[in-house]
Amino acid sequence: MTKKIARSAMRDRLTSLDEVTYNNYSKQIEVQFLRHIMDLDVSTIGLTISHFPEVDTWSIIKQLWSMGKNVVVPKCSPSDKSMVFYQIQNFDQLERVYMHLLEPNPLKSKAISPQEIDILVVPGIVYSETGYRIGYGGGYYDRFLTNFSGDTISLAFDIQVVEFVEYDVFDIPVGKIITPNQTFLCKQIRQKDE
Ligand SMILES: Nc1nc2c(c(=O)[nH]1)N(C=O)[C@@H](CNc1ccc(C(=O)N[C@@H](CCC(=O)O)C(=O)O)cc1)CN2
Ligand SMILES: Nc1ncnc2c1ncn2[C@@H]1O[C@H](COP(=O)(O)OP(=O)(O)OP(=O)(O)O)[C@@H](O)[C@H]1O
Repeated sequence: MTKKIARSAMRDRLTSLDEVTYNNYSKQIEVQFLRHIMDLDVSTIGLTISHFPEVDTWSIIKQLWSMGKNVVVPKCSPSDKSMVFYQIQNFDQLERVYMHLLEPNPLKSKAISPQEIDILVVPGIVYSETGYRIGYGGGYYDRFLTNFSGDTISLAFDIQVVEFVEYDVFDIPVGKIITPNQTFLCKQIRQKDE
């Protein structure tokens, strides 16, 4: 199955999640993720602003603020497919730029460098247990990850983690995946597979 087909098939499955299930699963992921953040003692966390049916990050971000963490979110540059992360302290610093995506308004927020991000939550639609990922198709994260040396983690519903994901030479797998039911230590799974 090509990336495109896998992406659109999973999107269909996800959009059919009912609201109660979506909210319950998102909450379970949030609890696991925040526990993980507390264990790691990190200060700056990169996330995206979710849009249904992506795992809800709005509530996670509010919790991170209340824990005193720095929250940074990406602004995309479609011309060269690059991203710059900006620190936000509230949701009023966001603006709708294209499609349904919300981005930080650079006039209202401060840009930070990739080196300042301790842990990056990488969005995606389909994942393998080894951490390979099919995203929106922009290649934004694939490019960003080539210059990123911090920890990476993805938040996903269980159905998003599948047996096999087609990947290319430029794909960089994530370190961990948290689902409502389990945490995949992708790095270790990859080493075991080798
Ligand atoms: N919630 C959320 N935010 C996110 C992502 C995500 O997966 N989820 N991204 C994850 O990467 C980045 C945005 N990724 C994107 C990937 C593809 C296109 C896209 O298909 N664009 C159209 C037209 C864009 C334009 O108007 O120029 C295209 O390329 O045809 C847009 C954004 C950053 N923000
Ligand atoms: N490191 C890179 N340098 C240059 N081009 C890249 C790089 N990574 C990916 N691309 C290009 O970006 C496009 C999208 O890649 P792909 O389909 O893997 O996106 P994706 O993983 O779904 O998106 P994202 O990384 O934004 O979540 C492809 O055409 C690919 O050639």
